[in-house]
Order: sequence, then structure tokens, then C-alpha cells
Amino acid sequence: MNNSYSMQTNGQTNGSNESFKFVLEKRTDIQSPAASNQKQPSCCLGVSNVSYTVSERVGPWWDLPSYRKKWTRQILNDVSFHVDSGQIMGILGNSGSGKTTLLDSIAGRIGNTGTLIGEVFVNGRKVKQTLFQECFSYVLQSDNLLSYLTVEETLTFTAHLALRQHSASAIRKKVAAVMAELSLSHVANTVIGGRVFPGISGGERRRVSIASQLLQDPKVILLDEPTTGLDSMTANQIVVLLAELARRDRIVIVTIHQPRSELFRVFSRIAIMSCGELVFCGDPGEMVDFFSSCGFECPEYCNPFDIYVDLTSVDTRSSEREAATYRRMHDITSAYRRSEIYQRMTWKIRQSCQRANKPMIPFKSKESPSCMSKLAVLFRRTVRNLSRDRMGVIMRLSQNLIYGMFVAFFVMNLDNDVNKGAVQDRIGIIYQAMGASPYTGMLNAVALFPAMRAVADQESKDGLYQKWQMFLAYIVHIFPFSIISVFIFTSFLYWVVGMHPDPWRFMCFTAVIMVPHITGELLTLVLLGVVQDPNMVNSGMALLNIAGIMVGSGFLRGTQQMPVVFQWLSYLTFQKYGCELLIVTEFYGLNFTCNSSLGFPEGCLIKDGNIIIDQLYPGGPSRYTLDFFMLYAFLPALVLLGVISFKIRDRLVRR
Ligand SMILES: Nc1ncnc2c1ncn2[C@@H]1O[C@H](COP(=O)(O)OP(=O)(O)OP(=O)(O)O)[C@@H](O)[C@H]1O
Repeated sequence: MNNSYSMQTNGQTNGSNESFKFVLEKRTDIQSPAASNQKQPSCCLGVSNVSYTVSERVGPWWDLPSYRKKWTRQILNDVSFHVDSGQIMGILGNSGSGKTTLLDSIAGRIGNTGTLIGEVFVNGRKVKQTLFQECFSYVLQSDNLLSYLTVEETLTFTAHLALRQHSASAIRKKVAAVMAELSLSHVANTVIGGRVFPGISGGERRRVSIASQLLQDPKVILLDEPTTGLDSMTANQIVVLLAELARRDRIVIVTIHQPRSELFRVFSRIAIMSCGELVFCGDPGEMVDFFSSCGFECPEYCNPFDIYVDLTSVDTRSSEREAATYRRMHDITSAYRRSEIYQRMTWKIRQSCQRANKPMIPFKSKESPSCMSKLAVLFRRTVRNLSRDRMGVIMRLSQNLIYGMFVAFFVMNLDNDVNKGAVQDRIGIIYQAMGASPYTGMLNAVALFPAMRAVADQESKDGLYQKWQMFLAYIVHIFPFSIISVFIFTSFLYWVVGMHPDPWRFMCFTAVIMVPHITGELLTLVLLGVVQDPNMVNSGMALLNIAGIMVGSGFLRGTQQMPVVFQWLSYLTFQKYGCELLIVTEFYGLNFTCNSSLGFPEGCLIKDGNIIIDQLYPGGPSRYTLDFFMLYAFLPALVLLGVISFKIRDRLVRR
């Protein structure tokens, strides 16, 4: 079997009418087991009998009888392969064949919903599942990058998070070297960009994601569909670049959809998956040989990738087709298992395990900085990224003010006459200020945080830091914005409508309003830790806030008239303490006038604000300091809750 195939191009290489045919020639690169024993690669990866099963409900939740039943589904079935350093392996297969699950299982990102069995060897040494993440770098299909950082800044921050023992100049050199290796030097100072403003191209973004992984010097790089969403020329360039990375003594494994035919010569190994099984895994020449021996010649001028993936896919459009294509897939898989290619592969895995002087497992560089240094780097990165978001900054600073303007122009001047709304308008303003401030905080979090969360999900899986550390770094940056934004809001509203003209009371008013605004943002972040969908968080927050102001304020129904359970619940709302403080701040010692001809003469019985305080919050002034303490206690409590929420997220997020 020393005959094999090489490829001849026919026509233009980049034109649409490109084509090629296979020509028989003598192979020299396929070594016998004895020969390959002489030349050992510096690193090798062996995956042996990996299977993954999940337990699933048989039916949907609205069909209770079937929902109660469970069945076991085999997602990966006895997958084995071997790759040496210097090689790039492409994993092909139709949609749902298990490519991503295979990468996830090797990358240690499979989650705990199913059962993973099998063994992974690096340099013949068995790697524990818990160490997969420290050994393999994983580039996800979607690029999670911060839009407002430049390419160089992105890589520099990542390097600071990953490499402690390197000096600043060493990190600069390292970043420059990685950028050069991935041909990114020309866009070093260009921002990544986002949906609403331009930045680097899709292919360059993909290369930045790969570069971030290279900073940790991984020996094995896994990439899930790195070419998806790119035009075919850029996709080819990415694969060629990955092949070059592999050639520099690394192992690169990449899942790919519909590679172009000229990539045939780029891959060192090709694996084809179908229904969770590895139907074939070998070098490109072997692949053509193998399928021909199974009776499936690749027609001239056809893309062998398309032909072989089609041949091994199961067509579920009708039961007859399904049975026939499944049989064909099964026959090919059986033939592969009996083939010399498969025997050689299993022999290589065994041989690497039995080697006398096995090299050590090459873990990624793991010189993480201390917790405080990581927090400092994350904080700097968050501030740098978000402070460049002009719309984000404007929104943060102005939305409270815009709302304040609306309320101020609606109320205009507060009167001191009880019959001209002196009490009602003041209570209305307090109700609105307390009720609306959490919403503006919530809007900020929902608009800005999910992008940061996606980055943290990825980087925490890379072992750079933990998700709760990013949460802490993010909330630190909230405070200055909140203080300025609330100060602008209260300065405008308080003085324009003419609330109590005591500067000290104005400061207290501002200090109280600060808390619901920050609490709104913090509570949203806490929920975003455990709920993936920001829209659900939006709705949840709106409901919580409505419930809080209803039960806590006592404006809709006096606290004394509420059922006991609500009276107790009111102590858990920040609105209770906030409203009480604002009522005391505004009404304490405030004298009213009364023009009895304008309204109810009984209204004139309300001569001063203390009567209102006694009605709404009896004993309120004596609890003034305690209320402040209780109100501000919500902030550290929510920070703690946030840390817990993001620790729970570690378990919830699979990839
Ligand atoms: N944890 C899980 N629970 C239930 N089903 C799962 C789980 N993980 C994967 N699957 C199922 O396994 C099959 C293989 O999924 P996978 O994402 O690996 O396919 P794929 O080949 O990467 O597909 P694509 O090319 O479309 O991304 C799919 O049908 C998927 O729904």
C-alpha cells in the first residue's frame, strides 16, 4: 500500500472554476511502525475511546407522560485518534455530528450534564479531566473581545492577566511577537470594533482570538469552526495560518464546515464525524485511498471534502433514506476500524504510552498574578474599554437628568399651600425619585454588562481569572459614574422644583437617591450572573422594583394597614428606608400655609410636615441614622450576593 495520492490543480487557484484531480504517485512519508519509532515528535496527543452520553427527557414539558420518561443519548461513541506536533487536524462532519462536543470534551468544557468516559494522553501520559483546561487552548466559534480596545491593548491586558513573572517590557515583546506571528502588527493600534462602529475585519478578529491563546504558549490548540462567518478566501487564509502555527511544533485541531478543495493539501490529518462516531481519521492521501477501497471514488473535479462528508452523513428526510444512509455510514466506519490506518493509529497511542522516557505534559504558561493584581488589571481594562464608549458614557451620565427634567417640568414650582398640592407634590416627587432610579441603573447594566460577561465566561475557562473577579472590577467602575450622574440629577430636580432650601438636606437627599440607583445596577448584575437572557433580567428587575416600592414605600397603602406578612417583607426592601429618609428630610420642620377657599378646609389641619411624618412613618426622625445605615447596608450585601451569583455561574456556563 505504498501508492497514494497527491493533488494537481487544474485551472486558476483562486477562481471559481478551480478544480483538481488525484494522481497516483509513490508515497514516501507514510512510515512503518518500526520506522516511525526512530523519529519521535516533540509532543503527541492521543485520544482513546472517548464516549459522551447525556440523559434526556423523551418529550417536551407540556406532554407530561413523555416528559417524565428519560432516555440516554450517545453524543460521542468510542472516538480515538492520534496527532503529533507539527500537524493540523481538520474535523469535518455534517451539522450535529458531534464535532463541537468532541472538542468540548477534550478542552474540558463539557459541563456536568452528561457522562464522559475515555482517556486523553499527552506525550503518552494520561491527562486528568480536571487538567484538560490547563493543557489545551480553546478558541470558540464566536470572538468575545472588548470592542473599544485596540488589538495591542487587548493582547497586552490578556498577557498581564496570564503572565506574572514577566516584566512590562517582556510582555511588550511577547505581544509584539504574537502579533507578528499572526500577521496583526499592521492593525496593532486599530480598535477591535463592534456592531455599530467599524474596527478590524472578521478575519483579523479571529486572529486576535487565536493570538490571545498563543500568549500562554499552548502546545495543543483547539478551534471550533474558526472559519464560520468568513468569506471563503479569508477562511482559507485562516486555515493556512493555523497550519503554519502547527508547523512551529504545535498540535492544531480545528472543526470546519465545507473547506475549499485546495485546503486538502493543507491538513495533515482529516477526521470525518457522523452521528458521534469517527468514521475516518487519517492523512488526506489515505482518505482518498480508503474511500476508493470502500468503492467510493472521488469523481474528478469534485471537492473530496464535500463528497466524503455527504457519503458518511445520515439523511433523515425519510425513514428509507435514513436506513440506507445509516447502513452506508456504518459500513464505512466498520471498514475504517478494520483498516491498517486505524490499526496504525491505535498502535501509535499504545506506543506513545509505552515509551521509556516520556516527555512531561506541556501545560500552558501558568504564572497567574495575585488576586489583587488581577482585579487591578481587570479594573483598568474595564475603565479603558467603557470610557471610550461615548454613547455609553453619555447615557450613564444623562439618563437620570433627562428623567429629572421630565419630573421638574411636570411639577414646576412646589407650593407651600396645602390646598395647592404642597404635600401631594412632594410625596409624588419622592415616589418618582425612589421608583425610577433603580431603572436607570438597570438599563446601564443590561446595555453594557453582557458583553463583559461573555468575555469573562471565555477567559475564566482559560484560567485567567474567576468570573466573580470581573464582577468586582466592573462594579468598582460603577461608583464614580453613579455619584456624578445622581448628583447632576438631584442638583437639577431639587433646586428647580424648590424642595427644602437647606443645603445639608439637599446632600442627604442626594445620598439617599444614590442607593436605589446603584442598587438597581447591582441587583441587575446579580441576576445577570445566574440568568443568561438580559430580557428576562429586565422583566424580573421591573417586577422586583414595582413590588419593592409598593410594599416598602407605604404610599399606596400605609404600612400599618398592610397585612403583617407585607409589613415584615417591607423591612427587606431598600425602598422602605429610602422613602422614610426622604420624607423626613423634606417634611421635618416644614411649615405649610393654607388657603381654605381653594379646597377642603380640613386640609388646613395639616399645619406642618411633622404631621405627615407621623402619619406615614411614626417615629421616623428618631430612626434617621439607623435608616441611613440600613439603606447603605444593601450595597455590600448585594456585592456579596453578586460574588455568590458569579460563583454559581461557574457551574452553569458550559463553555
Ligand atoms: N449536553 C447536551 N445535551 C443534549 N444534547 C447535546 C448535548 N451536547 C450536544 N448535544 C447534541 O449532540 C449533537 C451534536 O452536537 P454538536 O454541537 O457537537 O454538533 P456539531 O457537529 O458541532 O454541529 P454543528 O456543525 O451544527 O455545530 C447535537 O444534536 C446536540 O444537540
